Amino acid sequence: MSLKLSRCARELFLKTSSIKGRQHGVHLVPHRSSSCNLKEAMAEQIKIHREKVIKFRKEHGKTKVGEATIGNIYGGMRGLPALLCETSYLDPNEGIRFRGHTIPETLCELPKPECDGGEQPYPEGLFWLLCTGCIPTKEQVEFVRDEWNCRGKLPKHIKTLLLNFPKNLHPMAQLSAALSAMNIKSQFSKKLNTVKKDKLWELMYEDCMDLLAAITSIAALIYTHSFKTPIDPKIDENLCWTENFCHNMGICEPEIIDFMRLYMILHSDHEGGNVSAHAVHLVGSALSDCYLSMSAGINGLAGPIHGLANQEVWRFIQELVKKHGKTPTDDQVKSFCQDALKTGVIPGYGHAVLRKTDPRFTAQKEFCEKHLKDDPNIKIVWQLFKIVPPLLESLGKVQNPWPNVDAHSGAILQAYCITEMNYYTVLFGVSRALGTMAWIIWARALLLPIERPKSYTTDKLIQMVGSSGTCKKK
Ligand SMILES: CC(=O)SCCNC(=O)CCNC(=O)[C@H](O)C(C)(C)COP(=O)(O)OP(=O)(O)OC[C@H]1O[C@@H](n2cnc3c(N)ncnc32)[C@H](O)[C@@H]1OP(=O)(O)O
Ligand SMILES: O=C([O-])CC(=O)C(=O)O
Repeated sequence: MSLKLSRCARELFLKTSSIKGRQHGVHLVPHRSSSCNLKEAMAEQIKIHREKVIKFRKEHGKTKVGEATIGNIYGGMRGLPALLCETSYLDPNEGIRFRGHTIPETLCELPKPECDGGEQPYPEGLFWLLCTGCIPTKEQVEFVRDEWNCRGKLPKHIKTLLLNFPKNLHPMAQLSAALSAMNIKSQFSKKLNTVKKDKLWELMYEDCMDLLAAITSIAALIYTHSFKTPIDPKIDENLCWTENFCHNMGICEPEIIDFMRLYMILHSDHEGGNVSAHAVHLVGSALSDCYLSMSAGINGLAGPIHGLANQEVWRFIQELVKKHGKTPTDDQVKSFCQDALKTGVIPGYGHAVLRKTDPRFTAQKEFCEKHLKDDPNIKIVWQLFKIVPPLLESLGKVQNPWPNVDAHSGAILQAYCITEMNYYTVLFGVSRALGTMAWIIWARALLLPIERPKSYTTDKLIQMVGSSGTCKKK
């Protein structure tokens, strides 16, 4: 969805926010805090940004940025400019920018491990960027790591809950339930009516930091309980968030941990309108705490045409290999895809907003070109990349025939011996918590109200449009 500001709105926007123009969209140059404490750095940003928003809304509260059509209403609000999200912006051709930074820029600019040969940046640094708009220093990344390490102990009842689930309960259902049950910890819901509205974000910040600290241990326990022998999650304060997560899953190889850092960054945020982010934001707007809101987001992410598509992609590749072997010919791949199209979609292809190859797909491909280029499943992913787009284009109805983020990840996880495909979307969910938690803190900081768009019945719309085809005012 591309938000077109009217000329004067854009000029004002440019004047009120010190802006550096970029090829697509705009890139704010934020105030850079010297504090290593994330909450203090956010408090500085929030003060500045609140003033900007108040001024902007006062001067342009009635400026139009688009119009709702009957097509928007029936079409899943596709293209309707209706939401605010400060943490990231999605350009249909360029892909996501995290606080103005493209994927390649983000991967290049964020602090990386200095030892163990790690090439991928710390997700802790991405969280700092999403929360503050600034690339963090090494010390600021360490602050986030230390905070998460000291907050990460799982409550006993969460372990009991997870260990009592049937092993075949889908891991996404387990994650959603465990997050909801974490709400016993929420300071936000306990103290909601005791603090001034403009301080609510501080309670939300504390809860979100606790959630992010615990979600990796929850996800690791889901993995070991469902598929291995349960490991009681432990936090080693000398390790980073991703290392602790992987170790608790029983994974210690540095190359896999490095890929996990990349995975956690790539899946974190995709502006505000995708199902999972929007669900978190919507539920949060009713002043539900972050645990209940994140649980709602996880339920949305578990849908097969949203986050679960990565599981579906792996199922698709497995069926292809079962039918045509490990090295299918291009003709075999094509006819397999044509058959699949008779009854469903090709998972991992298409997008509601993107119109080019997803840069998150490209980042994973580049990682594989370096580390996994001879893996037979990775080769099939690349073969599909060659064959599927023209096939989808030939249908004449698919808006975007190119691969999305989900087209690649399953084959990489398989190569790294994480073979349980039902688990894949849990990894996505852990990553998505980074973006949605950053935004839910900001949503409370900006005092955003309860979300409540207007709905209509078809008869009411017919009456409003009238015989002339133009909307009559009631
Ligand atoms: C993290 C993420 O959520 S990324 C997306 C992950 N999902 C997938 O990979 C599942 C496969 N892709 C899809 O189902 C779709 O492309 C979506 C859900 C992602 C986007 O949906 P839309 O915005 O409605 O796509 P679009 O406007 O292009 O759809 C037009 C038509 O093309 C079809 N189409 C779109 N993508 C595909 C595909 N990959 N394979 C076959 N047909 C497709 C749609 O089903 C629709 O058909 P219809 O008119 O007969 O109902
Ligand atoms: O933006 C979307 O609608 C889906 C998506 O790619 C994501 O949420 O990562």
